[in-house]
Amino acid sequence: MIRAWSVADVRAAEEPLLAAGVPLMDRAAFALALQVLADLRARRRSARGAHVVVLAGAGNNGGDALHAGAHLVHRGVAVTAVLAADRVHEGGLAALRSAGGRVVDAAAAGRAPAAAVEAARADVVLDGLVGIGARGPLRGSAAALVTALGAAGLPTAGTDAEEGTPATHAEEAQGASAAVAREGTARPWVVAVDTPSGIGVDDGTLPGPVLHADRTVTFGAAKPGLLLPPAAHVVGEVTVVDIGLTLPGTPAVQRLAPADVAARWPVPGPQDHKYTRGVVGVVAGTATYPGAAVLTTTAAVRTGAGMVRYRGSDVVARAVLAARPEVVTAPGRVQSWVVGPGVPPAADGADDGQAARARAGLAAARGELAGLSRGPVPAVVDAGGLGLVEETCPPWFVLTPHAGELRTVLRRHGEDVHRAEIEAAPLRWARRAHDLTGATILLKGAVTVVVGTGIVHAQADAPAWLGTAGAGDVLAGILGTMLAARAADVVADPAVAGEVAASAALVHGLAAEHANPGGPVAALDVAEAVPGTVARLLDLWSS
Ligand SMILES: NC(=O)C1=CN([C@@H]2O[C@H](COP(=O)(O)OP(=O)(O)OC[C@H]3O[C@@H](n4cnc5c(N)ncnc54)[C@H](OP(=O)(O)O)[C@@H]3O)[C@@H](O)[C@H]2O)[C@@H](O)CC1
Ligand SMILES: Nc1ncnc2c1ncn2[C@@H]1O[C@H](COP(=O)(O)OP(=O)(O)O)[C@@H](O)[C@H]1O
Ligand SMILES: [K+]
Repeated sequence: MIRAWSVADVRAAEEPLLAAGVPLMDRAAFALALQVLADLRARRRSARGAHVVVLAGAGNNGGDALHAGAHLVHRGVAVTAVLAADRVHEGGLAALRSAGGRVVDAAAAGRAPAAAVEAARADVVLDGLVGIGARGPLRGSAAALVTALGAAGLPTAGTDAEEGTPATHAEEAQGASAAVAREGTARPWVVAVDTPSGIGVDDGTLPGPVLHADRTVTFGAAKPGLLLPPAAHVVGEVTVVDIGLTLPGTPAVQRLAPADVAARWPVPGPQDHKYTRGVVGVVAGTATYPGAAVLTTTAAVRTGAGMVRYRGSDVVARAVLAARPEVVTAPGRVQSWVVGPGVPPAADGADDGQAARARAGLAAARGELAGLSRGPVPAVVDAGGLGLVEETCPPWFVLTPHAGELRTVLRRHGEDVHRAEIEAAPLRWARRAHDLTGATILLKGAVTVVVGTGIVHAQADAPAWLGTAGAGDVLAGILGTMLAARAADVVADPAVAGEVAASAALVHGLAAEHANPGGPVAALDVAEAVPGTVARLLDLWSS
């Protein structure tokens, strides 16, 4: 599991140590230098003779980078510090100078392109422009430098949110681009110091230009922005360095690892039978779109449900039974409901009466239909089901929208937001939807964000090949089975719903990878890969 703490928590943990004179920066810089040496050795056999460019901003983040640069000089690395501020960390600069490092001033207007061209030819670029002290989009010389580095061929992300960025920056950038294109050299390995400079450290946003890292060496603990989208896409491999901080018990964001999911998997024992293992009720698909029902029920069966009851229309039930003869269509007890995959919005008349059945399933999950349930049980609400839920939901209802569907949910509650705004700040909008609806929100994407009453989760387990029609129906089935197996826990402690939802996203993502490593997958292939994925998880846990 990777756990990430907020800037405020990290600062609070640093405070007493700094007051006691603990040399946190020395610890951070030394570990950073060791990691860069290891990366250099991995990339070019020897670190000796390599060229590292340190981008140094005004704060302690630049101090870390400069001190690390000094250590690298002592190991035979040629280090150039590019200063992006009039004043930088004095101790760090002095250490680098006395070690024999070169210093280039890029703070003045017009200096960024030449510095960027030099950086683009280095073996490693250390990004120490700004860390947890970042406020808003990167600005001034730091922004100019990142923009010029982008033009010089290094990957960058985010928009230049600064209104009226001087035209000279663009012209300078073009100059840098041409210079590097002539060289045709491989681009440097980019190591971000603590965070890629200029990300929203607590919320994972990309408010302005950011240099895309291949590795982020982060100090004391991971920060939320390293796990949350869209910033999570520019951090590369995250290496957490222990500098001796004592952090609060509860992190701000966490990412489950396979072992975490395996440890809590409900492996059946000798006393178990199909009803103790969990019955999943499904209302999905229509005569026009029966596929969603097949995918959802298949995934639920393949994840190890005790039983799957299909409670939709007869015509869809025939398609479901043809694909999965294990499915039962008779009414009876259910420990979790999956409502909505492939069901059109309520306003659409061509739903074969599925909307009414979906509402019945939701009422049963609330514990309101004595014939269908013996009390409240968890529910997965997907696609068309999102328009059928009541305005407020219990937290054991897990809503599983993608960004476009979340927009519809938010608009129903009076939030006039566009899909692009949700994609730019997924945590913010998933949290808003949770606050407005009361439900646990699983916001799908390349990084899936789960916000409920407990810790926020951000799972990044899936290959991009998973972005294919029907993949969401499969996730709904997997999650339905996982909720049914822990139904009593989920209702008793709603925070468990978020953890189970994140676990389902992990299983879904790994199943997509296992279905065809490195290549395309179809939704049904993903569902079929789930049993093998679960077996691998359990094997990993027991070994
Ligand atoms: N405390 C310690 O001993 C330890 C700290 N550690 C390290 O220190 C880092 C935190 O250091 P920090 O607090 O100095 O903040 P930092 O990230 O360098 O940024 C502040 C500077 O950036 C500037 N700036 C702000 N926003 C900006 C923007 N958008 N665009 C451009 N510039 C911007 C801001 O300028 P100002 O706004 O004040 O004008 C100010 O000069 C942390 O990430 C870790 O690496 C570790 O070594 C462990 C021990
Ligand atoms: N680029 C991507 N990388 C990894 N996973 C992705 C990517 N794009 C989409 N996904 C995943 O694929 C699934 C798509 O679900 P959804 O959009 O509901 O599709 P459908 O409605 O067709 O079933 C989600 O689980 C989502 O997290
Ligand atoms: K940084």
